[in-house]
This record gives sequence, structure tokens and C-alpha cells, in this order.
Amino acid sequence: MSHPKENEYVIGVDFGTLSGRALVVRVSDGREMGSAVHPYPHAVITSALTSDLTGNEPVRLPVDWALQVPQDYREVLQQAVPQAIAAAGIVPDTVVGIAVDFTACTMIPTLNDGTPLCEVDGLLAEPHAYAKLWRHHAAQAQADRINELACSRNEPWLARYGGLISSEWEFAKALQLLEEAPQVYAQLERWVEAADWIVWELCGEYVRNACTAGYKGMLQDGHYPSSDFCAELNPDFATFVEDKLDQPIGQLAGRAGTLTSEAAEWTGLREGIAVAVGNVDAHVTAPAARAVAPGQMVAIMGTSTCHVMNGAAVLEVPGMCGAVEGGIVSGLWGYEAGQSGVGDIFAWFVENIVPRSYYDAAESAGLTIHEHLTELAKDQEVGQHGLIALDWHSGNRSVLVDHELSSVIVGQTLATRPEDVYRALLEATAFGARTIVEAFNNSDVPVKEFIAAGGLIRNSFLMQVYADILNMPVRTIGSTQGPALGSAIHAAVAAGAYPDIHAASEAMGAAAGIVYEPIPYNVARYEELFAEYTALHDYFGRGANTVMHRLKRFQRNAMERAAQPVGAGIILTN
Ligand SMILES: Nc1ncnc2c1ncn2[C@@H]1O[C@H](COP(=O)(O)OP(=O)(O)O)[C@@H](O)[C@H]1O
Ligand SMILES: O=C(CO)[C@@H](O)[C@@H](O)COP(=O)(O)O
Repeated sequence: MSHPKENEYVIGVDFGTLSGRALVVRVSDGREMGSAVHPYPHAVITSALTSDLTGNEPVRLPVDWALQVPQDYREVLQQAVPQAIAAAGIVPDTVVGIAVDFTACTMIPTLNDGTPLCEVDGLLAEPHAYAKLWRHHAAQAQADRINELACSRNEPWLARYGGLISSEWEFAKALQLLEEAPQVYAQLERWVEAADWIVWELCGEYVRNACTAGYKGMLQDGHYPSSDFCAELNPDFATFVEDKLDQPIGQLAGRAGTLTSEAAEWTGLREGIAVAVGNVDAHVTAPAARAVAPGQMVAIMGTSTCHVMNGAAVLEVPGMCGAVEGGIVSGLWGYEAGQSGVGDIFAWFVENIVPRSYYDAAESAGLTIHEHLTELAKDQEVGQHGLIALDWHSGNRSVLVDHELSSVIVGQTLATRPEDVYRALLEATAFGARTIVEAFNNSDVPVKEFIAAGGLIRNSFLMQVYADILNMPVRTIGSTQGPALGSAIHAAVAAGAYPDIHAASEAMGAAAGIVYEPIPYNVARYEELFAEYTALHDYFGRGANTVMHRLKRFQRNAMERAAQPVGAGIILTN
């Protein structure tokens, strides 16, 4: 290991849901020198593959699909990295390493050389050949079968995932691909996490990172679910692990390889610098927040929220996403839980429900629509809007692990205003977070601190609501670039500037941000509302009323009917 030099830099690239952000960071002290964002040109594809992709007619997608285009990820390296270097005003040759983090579980089907199937002749118009984004929720039927079978066979790994695995993950998505498009599955050679694919693009080596392999690929104690288990799911799935998934594992902050000449050309960086093993946007943020000790829960609050926390031992937390040894930092058990929709829910509301007049008023006040609605809602008494909402617009990842669930807002009247609903939605996500924190506390994995990172920390009212509903202080991270900074810290270790992630986090982690203390008056009132939230949560989420599942089926069938030519006479099942 060499000591970090004053004029050495690393780059962290955070691949989010809609864009990739590159950040240049000084190795010696973590100073953020400059950054740049590149939005993905195709963003998230939910309704149809457009003709620019298919080269022909558009191809409609069924309900709950969410695809991305891998070329958009390459563009982030080509655009955002050089722009960040320019913004930082540094000499590119002083960059000693690069690391990336990605949304997960975002899966790319590829050939053995890493070529995405959607770039292979004949597959451009095939939806299953594209990247399936983390929030592709169309594999719930496969996830249900995986859960039922694992439960009936008493599979030892199931407890490591709180008793249920998610439709968002590697096995459910792969099984969907096999069963809906066997001809594409036959061409699939590698089933690759996007985090590892982009590292492969950077250094020419396919190294599977320990984080996604553990949380999303069900790799526990060195083993994946057995071929026997896979065969019982579907005989053609028996060799999935050995044929398409298995790959050498790289530990977090390890070096995957060095920058290739092609990637050096894309990025403007020096060929041969260290490229770190890939990581997940949530987990990578813990060292950036200097929150790697057991009991420090970091909530990365953006379009979704992920909750990550270390623990000294492994215990089962019902409905958690997973517990993985070394899943956040080596030497500890990393726990993860999550809410599939948070900022996404607020975005849905402002994009679909808020009237034009509110946008005009926001513009006149020089505020974003989120800021304007927050201003209008923030001085209400707790409960004044008379509403309770469930935060399930994108399903429920924890603790119910069910993406066939949807939202409900109780209490609306002719007097309900947009700011009332907006506030109820903010509160709903905080109630969802409390449900998760309680699941950990009740399982002897106590949450001692709650640290918030991600784009939503800019909303101080929201942070106060979380403190009041959780009834614990909420400390924000003193950086607006938590994941990218976390990646940069991993790059510094991979480049040999620090002996391990603990030392690098200590030297380069962000300063503490604001601490929001709970306000006792609000806490008492939110207690009552949380009891109402829990009653609704259990009623709709734990089987007493399965209307949400039935509505999804109606919706799927209606969409299929709508796609058929009139008089086609199709038969649909429930
Ligand atoms: N002032 C605000 N209050 C609440 N939500 C906001 C505010 N401004 C933006 N958002 C939401 O934040 C989300 C973006 O969060 P961000 O962390 O930037 O993205 P990502 O999760 O892709 O990294 C969007 O879903 C948007 O709806
Ligand atoms: O699920 C994970 C990590 O496990 C996230 O990558 C996923 O929710 C996407 O997060 P954001 O888009 O950054 O909110």
C-alpha cells in the first residue's frame, strides 16, 4: 500500500434509475472536486420498445415491465466521466482508480463475451433481450413458485432472506425469461448484474461482486440454490447456475482488473488504472456515511429506499431482503431491507395528479413542484388532512415482499387538496420505514442510529416527518452524492491507497449533515396514525382482503384483450 498523495484522485460512478453520475474525489481527504450527470437516453422503458430500438415496428410491453438499454450505460462512461474531470479541473493522469455502483437487481442477458442480447442480430425487437431493471415486477408468479418450493423443501437459504425472495431478483427474472421466451433463454450465455457488466466493459474482466451475488443471487455460504431445486421449478432450469450464472466472486473494494485501452479512450482516463469490483448503490453508501458499525442503519432515499445495516451475527428478520456475510463491508453481516417506491411515488403524484395551477404557483414562487407542495403541507397539524395512505404504488419489498400489492388512500373527501394527499404520501413512506425498523428491533437486530442519504434528504420537512414517525433522531449524510462518494472510496482501496474500507471511510467519508430530533408532540400523534397504517397494512397485505391481487389479474387480462384484434376470440385465465 502506498500513502495517498495530495494530488491523487479517484472516480466514483453511480448508475441510478434514470441517470449515471460521475464524481471526482481527492484520495487524501475525500474532497469532492467535480461531478457530471448523464441521463439515460431511453430512461426506463415500461410501455413499448420504440422503433429506434427494434429497427422496425414498436413492440408493446405487458404490465409491470421495466427495461433499460445497456448502450445508455456506456454513454455515462463516455459523457459523464470526462465532463466530471473537466468540472473538477484536474489532470486526468492523476486519477488512480475508478469504481461503480449500480441499481440492483438489474440484469443484462449477454453472450459469453459480454455482448447484450439486445445488440445481437435478430433480437432487437425481443423484450427479453434487454436489461431488466430492478423495478421490473413482472416475475411475481415465478417468485411465488420459488418461495413455495423453497418453503416446502425447507431450503436452508430461505431464512437468510427473511422467509421470502423477491420478484426483483436474479432467479425470478431468469425463470420468467426461460418460461416466456425459451428461444432467447437458449441464446443466453451469461446472466449478468448490470454492476458487473459495466465493470466488465471497463476492464475486460467478468468478476461477479459479492454483494449482488449474495443479496440478489442467493449465494450463501458459497452455494447457490441446488440444481435439484432449480429442476423442480422447471426441468429446463436445472443447469441455470452452472451454465449461465456462476462466475468467480470478487470481494467489495477488491480490484476487478485494470482499465482497458478502449475504456481509457471513452473516459479520458489513463489505461491500466485500478477498476474496483462492482457494488450496489445502497450498500456502497454506508462507508460514505461513515456508518459501517453494527446498528447504524443507512437509508438511501431516492426513487426507492434501501435500508442497509451491519450486524455482528446472522439472525432472521422477517421480510428483510437479505443478510449476507461481507455484503456491505468485509468481516460483518450486511442486512438489507427496502421500499420499492418512495421518490417514485411522489413523482407519480406530481406528474399525474397535481393540477396545472399548482405548477403555475410553484413557478411564480421560484420553487419546484415538490418544494411548493411541501410548503403548503408542512404547517398542518398531524392528522389534519384526515388521510392514511399505503406506500405500495411499486409493490412492497419489505416486510411483505409482494409486488402484486398496490396503493390505497383512505379518507379522501370533496375537500381533500393535492397538498393533503402529498403529505399523506410522504407520511406513508415514513410509516413503511418504521415497519421495517420495528421488524429489525423485534428480531434482536437493533437499529441504534438512522442515517439518511440520497436525493430526498434535501426535503427537510420529510426528514422531520421521518424523525417524528420513527421516534428517533435522523442524521443526514453531509454529501449530496452518497453513492458516488461511496464508490470513490472503494476505488481508493482498490487502487491500494488505503488498506481497507474502514480506513478509507474514516479518511474520505462525508462529514455529518443535519440531525433531526423527534418532536414529542408530533410523535404522540403519529403513534395513533401508525396504528391505523398498520391495521390497513395487515388487512390488505397479509391476506384478509386480497382485492389488490385480484385487481392485478383483471388488469393483466384486460391489457391482453386490448392488445388483440377485435374478434380474435382469445381465452384468458384468472
Ligand atoms: N423536494 C422533494 N421532496 C420529495 N421528493 C422529491 C423532491 N425533489 C425530488 N423528489 C423525488 O426524488 C426522486 C429522485 O431522487 P434521487 O435520489 O435524485 O434519484 P435516484 O434514486 O435515481 O438516485 C424523484 O423520484 C423525485 O420524485
Ligand atoms: O434495490 C436496490 C439495491 O438493492 C436499489 O438499487 C434499487 O432500489 C434502486 O434504487 P434507487 O433508484 O437509487 O432509489
